[in-house]
Amino acid sequence: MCSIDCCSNPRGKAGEKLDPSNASNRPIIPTPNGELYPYEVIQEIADFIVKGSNMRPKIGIICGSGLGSLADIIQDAKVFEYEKIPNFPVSTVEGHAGKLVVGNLEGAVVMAMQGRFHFYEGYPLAKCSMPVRVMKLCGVEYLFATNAAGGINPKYSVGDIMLMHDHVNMLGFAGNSPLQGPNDPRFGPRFPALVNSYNKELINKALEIGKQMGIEANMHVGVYSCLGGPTYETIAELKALRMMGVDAVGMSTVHEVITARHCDMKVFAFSLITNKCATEYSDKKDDEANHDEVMAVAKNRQKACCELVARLIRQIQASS
Ligand SMILES: O=P(O)(O)O[C@H]1O[C@H](CO)[C@@H](O)[C@H]1O
Ligand code: HPA
Repeated sequence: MCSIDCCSNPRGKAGEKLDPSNASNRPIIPTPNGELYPYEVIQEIADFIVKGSNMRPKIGIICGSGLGSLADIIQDAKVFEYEKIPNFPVSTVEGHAGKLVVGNLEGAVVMAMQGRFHFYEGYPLAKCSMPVRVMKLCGVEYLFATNAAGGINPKYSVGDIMLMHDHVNMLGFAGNSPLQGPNDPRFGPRFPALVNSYNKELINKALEIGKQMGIEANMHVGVYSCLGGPTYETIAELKALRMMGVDAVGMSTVHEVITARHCDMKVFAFSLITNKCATEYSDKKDDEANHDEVMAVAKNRQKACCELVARLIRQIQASS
């Protein structure tokens, strides 16, 4: 996608004069995030999904690692494999099937991503969160983003659910944003505010549902932080995150939420705590996070996560 004309540093040995008319002499400069997926391309993808499913979804769900079963409870489903959707990236991570499922859940038309895109897969943030814009142009008003995360808050246990009420955007601290580059006002403003990103009404409803399900002791409201991955964090990093007020850490979600808020979607997000993060030095192998454990815990807790999502959608439907 990078235009050949955007290259400014000729390759070659220092001082060597290269013929700039030869394309291979020009380096590749990445296209800015904001230019990767123009509005028209997103519209084409959205049209493909709406026409292909003959449905207009109201709620978008992003399934976290090992939480793909959130899409399995959708009825009358039309399933699109990512490879078959024009201009869509492919999933490369275990536990992310790479399917888009459109159908009915608790009386609402929903579209669920069984597989999200992560920065560490080599995708720029705008590409990771591009499907959120597709959801918007399909008609989605609510984004439900879920993830598997490491618990940093010492009160959290493996299997707990943390409803996100805020985030610390570590990739943003490093100057990276899905909104970087030219802004298209058809999606949203140049400088979106993020103070009320996580819908309070939905958090309160979810807490109430947690009580009804009898899992209130395993439910928290907290702060998530996204790092670039794919490494899990060092003890020093985890200590620093805790000092910043972070309760759970992962490698996703924040850029999706930023993109959703930019285009004024209502956001509900939660982390399933799949491992406890060590914040003290020790020789215990148990302290090391690993993806197999993440997936196993997610599988064990998928029933509760599905029930929470289904009941919340039922309430949204009842009050609309
Ligand atoms: O955030 P999700 O996609 O749930 O996955 C989490 O689990 C993986 C690490 O085990 C990372 O991709 C991390 O972000
Ligand atoms: O401990 C973790 N760190 C980062 N990402 C994660 N995803 C699941 N667990 C973790």
